[in-house]
Formats: sequence, structure tokens, C-alpha cells
Amino acid sequence: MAKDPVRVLVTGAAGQIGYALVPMIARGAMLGPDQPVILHMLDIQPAAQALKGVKMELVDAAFPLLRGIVATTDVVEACKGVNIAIMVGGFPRNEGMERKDVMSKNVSIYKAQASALEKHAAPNCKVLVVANPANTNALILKEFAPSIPEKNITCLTRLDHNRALGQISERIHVHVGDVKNVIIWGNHSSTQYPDVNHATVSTGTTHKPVRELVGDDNWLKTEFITTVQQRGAAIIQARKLSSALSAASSACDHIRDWVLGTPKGTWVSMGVYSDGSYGIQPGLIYSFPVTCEKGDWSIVQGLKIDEFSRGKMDATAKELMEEKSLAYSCLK
Ligand SMILES: NC(=O)c1ccc[n+]([C@@H]2O[C@H](COP(=O)([O-])OP(=O)(O)OC[C@H]3O[C@@H](n4cnc5c(N)ncnc54)[C@H](O)[C@@H]3O)[C@@H](O)[C@H]2O)c1
Ligand SMILES: O=C(O)C[C@H](O)C(=O)O
Repeated sequence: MAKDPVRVLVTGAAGQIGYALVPMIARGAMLGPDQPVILHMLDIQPAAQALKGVKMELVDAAFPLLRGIVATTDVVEACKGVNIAIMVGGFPRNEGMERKDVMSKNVSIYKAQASALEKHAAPNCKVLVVANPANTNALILKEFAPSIPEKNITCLTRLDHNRALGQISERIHVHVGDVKNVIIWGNHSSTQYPDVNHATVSTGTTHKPVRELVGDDNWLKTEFITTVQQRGAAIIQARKLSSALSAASSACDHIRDWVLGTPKGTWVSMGVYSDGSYGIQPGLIYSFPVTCEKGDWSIVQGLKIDEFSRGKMDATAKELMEEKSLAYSCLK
């Protein structure tokens, strides 16, 4: 029997990531090749013409899975009945702006959009925040949409996870699809901790530890970590625009695995509400290793954490606590 369409909201849909993301959703890269979708696209008034253009292109591309398009600058209309919300819209950091100024603009946007989602989205709507500061925007959204279950509000660190897989694959010349179980701990920022202590490469019938195959602990502890931490900045420097293609593709990976499940024996990284696992203070949206089944994620438990990792995991948690108090001071 044909499936009912799923309503997917993309905010900031006229922007860089939005433009890369909506065709991927319409082609089935997010929810599968047999899942029809209705796209809800929100942007702000100054981008209304560009948004209209994106809608025209979606029609022109004649995607068989695309069963409807809502393109609007009205947040209530955008949120009505949505099952999945990808929050990409936000205020970019312009030259000369302080971190606090960007935070202040974005937390106000996420506070307002939280209320719209809470009132108008479908029950059990799953939310993915992409816009920066992603973890803290997601936390504000959670706080101001108390009736959305906290398990439904997440932020994107899958791009960082995929970047870590890519770096390992390039370093030891293996297919990226054979590398798995890296972990991104913490904030989607330069304090994130990409951890390969449990990562493996499949070599036919066995799985070998990444650390053993790389054979260079110094590289893993220094250049590998900083390359992943700084990759967003490196892309901006190269493109003069943020990483839209890989962010859009990773957003599809995040939702696909959350909804359809992670493969057996594989985990992925997601920014989720901390329950105190691994000694991370509850009340933060922190990136953990998770597995997903039947539409729910669970934090992978029982991984051994060495002293080096502990320090890095705590440092990124500390930054998130500071961001949280800054965000609250902006809302006063
Ligand atoms: N988490 C990640 O891995 C990751 C990766 C790359 C980029 N990002 C972040 O994603 C965000 C979007 O990046 P981009 O390159 O697409 O930026 P962009 O500036 O090209 O697009 C942002 C869009 O958001 C719209 N917008 C602004 N305020 C809005 C509001 N209140 N409601 C709806 N839309 C609104 C803008 O008009 C614009 O069209 C940025 O915050 C960027 O830093 C996150
Ligand atoms: O937009 C940015 O500042 C960078 C982005 O978060 C990225 O990781 O590519």
C-alpha cells in the first residue's frame, strides 16, 4: 500500500544549505525511496523572492515523491502539521559582530519558533537544529516548547562525524563506508572532541581498530582532532560560503538513521539532551554516540573513557554550559 506523505519543514530554505537540502529530501535521500513528502519551506520576508524561485525549481524538477510544497514567510503556516522539522534558518555572523550579538539574535529566533512548533506541528514531531550555535539553539527550542518530548529535539553533529570518517579514510586509504564508530562528543564548535578509540575498519570478515591501522597516535591526538574541529572554518575560507552540500547530506543521514534505524553494530553521533551519561551534566544538548531503532535514539553505554578523552569531553561540556548561561542572559 502506498505510504501517506510525511510533512518536512525546512527553515531558512532559501539559504545555502536549504537550496542543497530540499532536492535531497524530495528525491528520497532523507526518508527513503518509497516515502512521499510534502515540503514546508520557511524563510524571512527579504528572502521571499528567492524562496519563490526555489519552489519554482522544485516544480520544474518533477520529483515523483514530492506531493506538495508550502513556501511561506509565515511561521505558523510553515509549522502546521509537520512531522519533521529541520531548523536551518538563522542569523549569520557578520564581520565585526561579537559572539554575544549572534547568540542574542539566534536565541530570540529559536524561542519564537519553539512556540510555533509546539502549537502547530504534528504530535511527536522530530526536530533537528542545524543553525549555529546548533546545540544551544536546540536547547532554547526545547526549553520554550515544553510539550515537545525532549527526546524529539536534537542538533546536527553528524557532519562532524562524517568528517571524521572522511579523514580516517583518506589517511589510511580505505573506503569511507568501511570505517565506523567514530564519536563526536560535545558541542558543534571548535571544542568538539572527535574520538577514534572505539572506531574500526572492516577488512572483509573482521573489524580492525582504527588506532592500530593508523599507527600514529600523535597524528590522532593532534592533527586529526584539529582538522575535524576546524573543518567548517576551512570550508568557509575555501568557498567563502559555509559547507552547504555536506551539511545537507549529513542532515539527511541524521534523520534517516533516526527514523529508519542505524545498521546493526554501528553507532552515529547526534546532539541530544543529556541524561547524565558519561558524567555529562543533564540539561545540555551534547553530542553522544547513539543507536536508533523504531524512531528512537539511545546513547551507547559502557564505553571505556581514558584520561585524555575525559579532559576533552569535559572541556566541550564546559563551553556548552557557558553558552547556555550566555543564551539565558540574552533572553532576559
Ligand atoms: N550544524 C552544522 O553542522 C552546520 C554546518 C554548516 C552550517 N551550519 C549553520 O547553518 C546555518 C545556515 O547556513 P547557510 O549556509 O544555509 O546560511 P544562509 O545564510 O545561506 O541561509 C540562512 C537562511 O536563513 C534565513 N533566515 C534568517 N532568519 C530566519 C528566520 N527567523 N526564520 C527562517 N529563516 C530565517 C535567511 O534568510 C537565509 O535564507 C548557519 O547558522 C550555519 O552556521 C551548521
Ligand atoms: O557555519 C559555520 O560556522 C561552520 C559550520 O558550522 C560547519 O561546521 O561547517
